[in-house]
Amino acid sequence: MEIFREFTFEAAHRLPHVPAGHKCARLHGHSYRVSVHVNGLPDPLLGWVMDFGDLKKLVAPVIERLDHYYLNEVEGLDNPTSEVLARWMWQQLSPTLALLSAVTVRETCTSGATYRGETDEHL
Ligand SMILES: Nc1nc2c(c(=O)[nH]1)N=C([C@H](O)[C@H](O)COP(=O)(O)OP(=O)(O)OP(=O)(O)O)CN2
Ligand SMILES: [Zn+2]
Repeated sequence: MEIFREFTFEAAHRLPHVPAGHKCARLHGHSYRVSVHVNGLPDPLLGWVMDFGDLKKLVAPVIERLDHYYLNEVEGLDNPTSEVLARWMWQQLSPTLALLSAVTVRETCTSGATYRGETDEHL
């Protein structure tokens, strides 16, 4: 069964490789929403895959590295698209979260990216 927990952070960014005149080349900000998904078997006694509280404890320090920062200045985020951010979050979390199954990053109410640990991407 897959469970998830949602997190939010505010941050500024710009996209350095978009074509000249693209609006995202300009410095701007988003209220980001992140969903962290964990897949596993529910414990038969506790009835849960893992405690949401424990999930929060693992993810919160990573969110703190992004909240109210200029993302382009964070190591590994010089081109902070949703895709790059979702993969970066996965890389930060997977060493301590063995059951991690997906990370979704939403920049706006309508746009975002989901990373599931694929190895064939070129970011
Ligand atoms: N595949 C991606 N496309 C875009 C990304 C991205 O990370 N991955 N990022 C951006 C910009 O960050 C932009 O701020 C967000 O774009 P958009 O969804 O177009 O946001 P708007 O709120 O401006 O959308 P409207 O509905 O057109 O107002 C761009 N593309
Ligand atoms: Zn943006």
